[in-house]
Formats: sequence, C-alpha cells, structure tokens
Amino acid sequence: QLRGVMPRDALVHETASDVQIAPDGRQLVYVRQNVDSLRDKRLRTLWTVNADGSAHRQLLPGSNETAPRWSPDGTQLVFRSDREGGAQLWTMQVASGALKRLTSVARGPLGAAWSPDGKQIAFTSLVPEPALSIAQQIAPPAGATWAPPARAFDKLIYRFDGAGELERGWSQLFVVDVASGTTRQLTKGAYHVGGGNGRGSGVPSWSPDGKTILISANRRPDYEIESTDTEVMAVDVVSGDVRALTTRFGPDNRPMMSPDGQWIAFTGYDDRRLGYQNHELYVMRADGSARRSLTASYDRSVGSPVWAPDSRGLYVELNNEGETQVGYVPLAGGVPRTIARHLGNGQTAYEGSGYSVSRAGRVAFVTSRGNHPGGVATAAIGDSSPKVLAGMNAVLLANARMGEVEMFWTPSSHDGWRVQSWLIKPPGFDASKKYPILLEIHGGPFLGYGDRFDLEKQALAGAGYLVLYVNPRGSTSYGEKFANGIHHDYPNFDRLDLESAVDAVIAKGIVDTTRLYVAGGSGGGVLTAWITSYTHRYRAAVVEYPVINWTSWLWTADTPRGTTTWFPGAPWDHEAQYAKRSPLSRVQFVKTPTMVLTGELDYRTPMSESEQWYSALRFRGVEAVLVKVPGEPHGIRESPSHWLQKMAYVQGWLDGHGGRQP
Ligand SMILES: CSCC[C@H](NC=O)C(=O)N[C@@H](CO)C(=O)O
Repeated sequence: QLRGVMPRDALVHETASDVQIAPDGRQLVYVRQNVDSLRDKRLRTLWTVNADGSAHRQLLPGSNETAPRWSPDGTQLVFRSDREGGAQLWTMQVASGALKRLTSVARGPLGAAWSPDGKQIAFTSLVPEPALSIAQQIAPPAGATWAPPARAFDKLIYRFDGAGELERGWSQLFVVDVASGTTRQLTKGAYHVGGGNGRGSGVPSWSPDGKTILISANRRPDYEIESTDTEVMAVDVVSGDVRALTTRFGPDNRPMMSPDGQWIAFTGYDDRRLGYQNHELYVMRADGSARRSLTASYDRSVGSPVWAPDSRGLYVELNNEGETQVGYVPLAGGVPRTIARHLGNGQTAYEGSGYSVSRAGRVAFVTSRGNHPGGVATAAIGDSSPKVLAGMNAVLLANARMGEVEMFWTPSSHDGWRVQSWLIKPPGFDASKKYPILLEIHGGPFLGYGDRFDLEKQALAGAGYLVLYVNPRGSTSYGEKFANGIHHDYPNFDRLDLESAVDAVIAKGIVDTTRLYVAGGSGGGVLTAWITSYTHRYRAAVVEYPVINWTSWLWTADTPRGTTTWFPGAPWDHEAQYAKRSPLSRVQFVKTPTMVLTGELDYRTPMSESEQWYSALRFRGVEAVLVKVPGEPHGIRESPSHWLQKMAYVQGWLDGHGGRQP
C-alpha cells in the first residue's frame, strides 16, 4: 500500500534541467539535481543518456556542475564547474573523458557559446570594480579581531534576491581560445553585457563566419530604472567594437544569426508600459534593417529562439493555456507549429523550462505532468507525444502515490471570463466523500500554473486536501487581454476568478464547506491577504512572502518594479491608488487565522512586508503567527530542509485549524 507524498519527500526529490542534445542527436547531457541531506545542500551533476534511452549514467563525479554545451562537431563539452574552488569553464573530450580547466577569470563565467569552428568560446563574466571608498580604512591593532566592516552602496540595485548584496563591477564579454586557454576581454563599457543586473541574463551568440558576436545590453545611463530597454548589439571579435543594431524602446533580447548569415532573430516588443506584453519573435538583416515580427499575429509570448539548420525558420518555447511547448515558426511568420508538449521542470506547476535541438530537428527537454515528476524527453515534428528517455525519482515513486489531477474551466462571477484551473485529488479519492480544500494561488502576477508536477501541492493532496490551483486574470498563456485584466488594477477582480473556481469545486459536491483554506506565495501572498479581507469563509490562511504595502515594498525590494507598468507612476503622484491596491488598507476586515511565512534573506518581497501584515493582524486581535526562515531568499527552496519545513509549517497550520480530522 503506497502512501501519499509527504514534506520529507523533499529530501529524495530529483529534477533535471538544461537538457542538451548532441548535434548529431545521438546522445543527451543534462544537469541532474538531488539532495545531500547530511550537508543540507542540492547537488548538481552532469548526466548523460543515449537518444534511445540506453546508457543513462552520471557523466562526471562532480557535485556542482552546470550549463553543459556541445561543441559544434560533438566531440567536446564545455560546462561550468567549481571542482577547484570558484566556478570556471571546463571542457571534456567526450570520447576519452579527458577534462581541462579552460578559464581563470575573476568571477564565474556565464553563457558559454562555442564559435562555429569550435576553436573559441564566448562567455560573460563580472569584472569587479573597487569597493566605494568613503572613509579612511583603519587597520586593526596587531592580533585584534574586529567585527565585520561597514559596507557602502551607491547603486539603485545593490542587492538581488538569491544573489545577495551585489559586487560592484560590470558584466563583460570574453573570448577564450579552446586549445591554449588564452582569454581576451572584448568589451570594456560601463554597462552589463546581457542586460539585467549582470548576473546571468543574456547568452552571446556567434555569426556563422566567426567574425561577430551578438549580445543584448542596456547602455542607457538610467539602465536601473528602464531596466528592460535592452538593444541587440554586434561585437567585432577582433577589435571589440560594439555597434547597436536596434534602437526601439522595449526589450530586444536573445539575438541569434541564421546559419546562412542573412538574418538576425531576436525577441522583444514595443514597450507600451503595460503590466504584460507578449514577447514577439523578430528577424532583421545583419545590419539591423528590414526588421519584422514573425509572431505579431500570435497572441502569446515566445522565447528562447533557435534557428533551424536550413535558416528557413526557428524553434521557440511558448506557453498556451497552461501548457509549455516547443513550437516552430517559419521565416514567413505565423502561429507556431507544435513540436513538443508538456515541458515542466519537475518541481513546480509554474511555466518555464528550456530545450535544445539537434541538427536534424529532434528537440530535447524536461517533461512533467501534475501526477508524475517526468524526466528527460525528446520529440520531433510529427511525434504525437514526448518520448521519456531518462526518468528519475525512483525512491519517491516507489514509496508515494500521486494525487490525480483534473483540469476544468469556470466562468468568472465578475464578468464571465473563462478561467482555467486544476484540482489535485488526494490519492484514493472517493467522490462520495467530502474533503477539505486548499485554494493555492500563484505569484508573478504575470506568470502561470499548469499541469506540471509540483511536490508542494502533491504533499498537501497526500495529507488529504483537495488542492485547487487557478490561473486568474493576470496569468500568462492566455494572451494580452487576459493578462492585462489586472492592468493598474491588481489585486482586485482577480479575487473573483479564484473564488469562482472554488465555488465550481464546491458545486461538485466533494468539498466539506466548513473546511476551506487559502494560501499563496509572493503575488499569491498578495491575493491570499486580499481575499481574506473580503470573505470569512476560509478557516485558515497562509500568506507566504507577500507584498502588503506597495509603497514600502517598492523602496525595500531588490528592484523597484512596476511603477510605470503595474501602476501609472510613482507613489508620490498616485498615493491613493498605491494605498487602495495594498492589502494593508483592508486589514481591518480580516478575521481569518493567518500564518505569515517568509525567508529572512528575501530581497524580492522583504520580511518587512510580512511583518506589517503580521503586526497589523495581531494589533487587531486576529489569530496570527509569523514564521521567519533563516537565510532563505524568495520561495524558501534554497536549503532542502527549509523547503521541507515550509511544507510542514503550511500543513501544520491548516491541520491545526480543522484540516485534518481524527
Ligand atoms: C507582486 S509580487 C512581487 C514580485 C514578484 N514575485 C512573485 O510573485 C516577482 O518577482 N515577479 C516577477 C515575475 O513576474 C517579476 O519579474 O516581476
């Protein structure tokens, strides 16, 4: 008799990511993540499997190795490893297994990309700048042990969730010669190659003649404020000269030149200052002329473009109605043709995954479904379903039975808009019985859930709850109108989309209506707090790492998001609107016993937001607890034991409020 999933299964949970298929399609390499429960760490190791599913094995004995990339002739791999201390690029000869450390740069290299002849690799790396010098440094007396020194910051974005306090410096483009290891820094500007905060976004890509490297970057002086306004740039490999090929206001990302050298593809949009806009796929001539969108007629975002070898079209990743797919767009443009379905990271129901393509067009990716953690899979044009080559989670699957997942659509009580939901039923579900139900709300808010494996949700189903998750207005994968249903109006009527889904499950006659619960993280924490200020039907709530007061959040979070997209301007010009959309302005209506749960190193939705909700609830006499998780950034998944505790605390709070009955 198998049991349901339990929080402690976090310790045996395994995931795959960054699946790379060899150019000839015969072999795949991927990053496998599992848990070292003694050191309370996640291990990331390189694994390989043949395209027919045979010879599935660990490739190297490292414990923190990521980002493998095949050389164009398939004889070598480059990857990132910290096997000798700080992260560097290493190569491996596939036939012999011979390893070589390739780089010795000051800070961990990112985005490694082979030149077309396989002789060089481009990458980005942070070039540190001296720390701010304000006060004269006074040396401690000999033998003294002083407290850590003061730190000074002068950037708007001086810390970042998950990365901590940011070192001063700029992310620059480098090229390393594979035979000798000789490394050259190509760019020198005071901007981050790859855009963003310089820690991971943007992948350089080579022209087929090896003379140019395409990057995206934001060279605006106000890049921290207009942070998404990146441009496509061409870097001359010999001189390092940088030439901007786009100028429009809006993101221009992921440039890639067609194999025939005629076109540059990239993704982005003309920024209209909306909460959500589709990322479109564009092509332009190599000099930046004749730019056109290939997906203007397709009301979905597309990303991660990869050229087909014949230069006649591109593969893209997209999300449609809660499902992540790989599609193919011909150079003439249009709606992508579906190549691979059901991409999922095997860890959460959120969208986003990644894929790679062989020369012959076989697509490699990670797949999962709500009731199965899945594994590494491939698909090609014409396949009806993905072929899973390498499963994982043998221990989990041998011990735990998953809850089955039902998808349904409901009209919103607000205006009849169709809202998509998924319901996980406890293992052994019996439709003649009545169950407690948890409404679990996603964050973003411009993100989406789907039929993807989610250990946290399965653990709650394993504890006997119906787990309902919904894509309310604001969610992605339904087009711009649906996502902008919360434009300058978040949170508000999205609450009614969620409530309509709960009502639809109640109407099925399977819910114990005295045992309704609500929980959510980040934007889902916003909506959980919001909902409990309108209704008292939930017996208990868990508000995880929320925003409670939009004004305080803006100036304490890692980046001041949304002043011109989620709101019509800065708080000093729109004070009433910031207050009206803040759960704090409605705390006087809350009666629901609430647990507030946040990581102490959450720079995305800092602890001070949770403290405001907790203190205001307690001040008003509402039953509430505040749970602080040490050292954890947004999401509380960094340490396996903390992830386990997050699940156990959520479950403990719900169980303690009638969720579990003897
Ligand atoms: C409105 S919640 C706070 C920010 C949000 N976190 C979780 O929902 C967030 O980081 N959102 C991402 C993804 O949409 C963003 O880029 O804004």
